[in-house]
Amino acid sequence: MTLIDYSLYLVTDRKLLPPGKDYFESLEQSLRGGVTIVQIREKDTDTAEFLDIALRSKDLCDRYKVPLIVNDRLDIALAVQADGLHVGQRDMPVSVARKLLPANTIIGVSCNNLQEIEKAIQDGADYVGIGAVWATTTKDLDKPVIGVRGVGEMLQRLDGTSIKAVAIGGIKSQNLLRTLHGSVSPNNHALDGVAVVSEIMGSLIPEQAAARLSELISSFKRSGCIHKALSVSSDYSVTTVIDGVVDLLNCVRERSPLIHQITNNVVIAQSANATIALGASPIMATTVQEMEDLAKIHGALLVNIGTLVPTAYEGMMAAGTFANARRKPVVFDPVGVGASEFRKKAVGGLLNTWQSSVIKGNAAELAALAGSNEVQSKGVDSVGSGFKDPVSFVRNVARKERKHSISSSCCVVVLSGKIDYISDGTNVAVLENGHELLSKMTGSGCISGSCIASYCAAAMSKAQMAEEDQGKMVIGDMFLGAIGGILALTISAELAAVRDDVKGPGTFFPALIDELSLLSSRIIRERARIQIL
Ligand SMILES: Cc1ncc(COP(=O)(O)OP(=O)(O)O)c(N)n1
Ligand SMILES: Cc1nc(C(=O)O)sc1CCOP(=O)(O)O
Repeated sequence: MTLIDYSLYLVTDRKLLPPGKDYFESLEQSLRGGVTIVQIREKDTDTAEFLDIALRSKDLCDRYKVPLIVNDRLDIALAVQADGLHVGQRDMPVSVARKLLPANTIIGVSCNNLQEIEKAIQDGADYVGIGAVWATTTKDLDKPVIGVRGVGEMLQRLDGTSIKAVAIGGIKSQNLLRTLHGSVSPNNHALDGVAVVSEIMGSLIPEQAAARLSELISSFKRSGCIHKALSVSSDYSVTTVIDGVVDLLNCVRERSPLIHQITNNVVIAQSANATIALGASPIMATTVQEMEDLAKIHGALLVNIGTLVPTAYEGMMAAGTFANARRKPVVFDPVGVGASEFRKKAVGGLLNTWQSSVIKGNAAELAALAGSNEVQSKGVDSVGSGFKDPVSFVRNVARKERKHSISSSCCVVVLSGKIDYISDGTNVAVLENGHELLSKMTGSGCISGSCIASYCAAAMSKAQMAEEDQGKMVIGDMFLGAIGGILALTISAELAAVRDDVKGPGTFFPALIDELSLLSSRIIRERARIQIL
């Protein structure tokens, strides 16, 4: 049997053609743009017309050596000698279709949950169409949107089988990389392709639309992300890390990246002031309508759910999605995630929608995220003495998060506390700077998110895009960015705390802002207390 390339799977829908656009012209242009497999999907067409369209489409696809699949209608598939048939859960069962179709006919089936995947395996499907991965307006969905983490669970069930998998539903060039990176099983089982309807069929220039998608898929494959899932550099030493952080300090000052922050009401002004003091530039915008424009110009996004309300949630969803589409760092602070079911659900939704570059939390927050009972929360704070083995814990959470993404640059996890632990899943940095007064003011943790975002923006801006980086979600060293942000805050806190004008928490904050603005390479080199494990 010839090998089928499922990379860019066009599913047709003539209703979506722009006014005046001819269907066959659109199909040919899509084929020229790089579509690798085509499904003819005619929901309301008479048999005679469907047959005619399928015959002519088959001719066209044959000329481009691209396989043609027929949606739902086995009779049409037989009549045009299609390469395959796609069936839904309420159509003819795969096992029956298999008996009726010639040997070697490809049979695909739609799946929305693990039971349907199980059945597809039993029935001997060649591929599954997993959807809807995102919301879509192309079809009325009668089953839940799955999200990339849901797709990952289904791919896990396909481990060890030869069944191929494509995701479908709401896939656009904007979320394509996120879809490919995020849809991965813990064993690194990735999608074989993506199925797209409106992005190509609705385009006036389908050749360009298909080529854009095809290029992103190729760059994802070229970047070798699939094979590098857990391999991160372990060439860090204390010296290289400090040199790197000093470089980032200077870069923040020189380039003053715009840091878009959707943060909580308690700390908006403090976070903005800290960002300015570091040398970056804050924008504290929350309205969904401006998220796309901001993602074009910001250097990094910070999302902090401290005082979450539904309108802000909408903004967070959109901001992260657009930041991912622009490959900007996303720093996520799941404040108080263990405190309520509402927060847990919200965090699940956000993480299923976009990819964080850095997740920062205190012990209770990360315990809740990792499903551990070792540390309990009291509102937004942790109770007790923390983890017995924080180094292993943070490394494991980073590994677990990385398993939700194929990207070799995601995801760094910061466990904040008296001692801060930062891991990329391989390396762990242990940082012992800081001062007790930080815990006597509100929002020092939230401010550290602003510092991390500023340094991650610098890390991204310094990175040179190499050929193999083009398929990554974000480029630049996010591990260094996270370390740099934490060191900037904690070292400045040490200096602020011992100033003569500081009498307690009230006078500490203004002094902290001063020290953030005065921080120098020399101070970092002299004061950083860091181990790399
Ligand atoms: C590749 C792929 N995946 C899923 C579907 C959806 O098929 P189905 O469930 O039969 O729904 P309709 O397409 O018939 O509306 C698909 N067509 N292709
Ligand atoms: C045909 C189809 N099937 C889906 C499923 O979930 O099974 S979603 C879908 C439509 C996908 O269209 P677009 O790429 O325009 O979002």
